[in-house]
Amino acid sequence: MKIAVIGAGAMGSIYAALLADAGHEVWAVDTWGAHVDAINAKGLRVEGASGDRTVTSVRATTNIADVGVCDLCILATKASGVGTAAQAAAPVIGPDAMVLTIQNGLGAGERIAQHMPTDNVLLGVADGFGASMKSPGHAHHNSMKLIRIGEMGGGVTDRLKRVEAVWQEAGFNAKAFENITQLIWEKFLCNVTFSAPCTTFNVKVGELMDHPDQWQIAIGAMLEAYTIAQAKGVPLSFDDPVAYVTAFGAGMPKARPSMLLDHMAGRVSELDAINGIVPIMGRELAISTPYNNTLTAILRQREAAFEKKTL
Ligand SMILES: NC(=O)C1=CN([C@@H]2O[C@H](COP(=O)(O)OP(=O)(O)OC[C@H]3O[C@@H](n4cnc5c(N)ncnc54)[C@H](OP(=O)(O)O)[C@@H]3O)[C@@H](O)[C@H]2O)C=CC1
Ligand SMILES: CC(C)(CO)C(=O)C(=O)O
Repeated sequence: MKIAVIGAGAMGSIYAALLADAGHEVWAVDTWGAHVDAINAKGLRVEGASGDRTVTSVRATTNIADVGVCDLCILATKASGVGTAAQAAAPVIGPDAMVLTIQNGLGAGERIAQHMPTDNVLLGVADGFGASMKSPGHAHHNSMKLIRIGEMGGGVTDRLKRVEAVWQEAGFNAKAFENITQLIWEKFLCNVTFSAPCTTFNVKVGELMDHPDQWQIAIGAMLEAYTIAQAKGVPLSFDDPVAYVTAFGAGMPKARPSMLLDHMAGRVSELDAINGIVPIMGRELAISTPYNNTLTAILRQREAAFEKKTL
């Protein structure tokens, strides 16, 4: 299969290396020139839970026009980059090609829909990777729990099973699900609980949970999102959302959410797709969201300062 990974950062590099190692023709497309040059010069090194491999068969480019038509196009940018990536990807998406987009937060499918038809789009959720870039051409990941994928419109189709098999054969614990929207929302509730609260207070997941005032704010933010999920009729696999996010957080006490890592590095985060989207949905449904309004306002102000520094 010919595969393009658009956004070959921390997660995209893992996808590209393992899929290429399984024998697929893989192109890594990224805006980071030094990373692309390093992959082409020395191969793509991925180290951590999947072992330590340097894959020399991945071809990398900053110019998507180099790639040609593909069978599978994986969008692995941050949430804010998905629309631009989908727009750029149009020339590589063959007539029977599938597009798989894997981001945290809500709205990836809608962002893609602004640029192309979505009848061949699959949505994914990545859980438990703890991935980061060590240097150009070199990614690391602490774990490798699960990749969940599903049709945007729901249902288990033959093409979804084919894509699931491609990931499984490459060594991922990948699973196709009938209702990916439910899983995206379940991960979203965890992200709302930990992302902005840990970033605001500059604490790890376990530290947030151990601090009664901070944890009460995190739970307050999550319950606003949960109320919205109920109003929208999103099915969830649990009745007790507090127990659900508590069990999730208890499994990763030492983790720093990627939003906090972005802020530590002076980078704009995925705030708009996580805590920042809660007030927007709340306004549409007349549900008040004071916790997320406050957390989002604080972090937006910090991000405006990062943006000024890079101008
Ligand atoms: N890291 C992790 O452990 C996990 C991440 N996720 C989710 O996966 C997604 C990706 O995260 P992650 O890999 O960490 O992010 P990274 O920032 O490491 O990687 C994204 C890459 O995409 C590049 N990019 C942005 N726009 C384009 C474009 N139009 N064309 C080509 N390349 C582009 C970025 O370049 P530049 O920096 O120049 O913009 C960057 O190199 C996020 O939604 C994240 O929340 C989910 C689970 C775990
Ligand atoms: C740890 C968690 C759940 C926090 O939102 C995460 O997925 C992230 O790092 O963004």
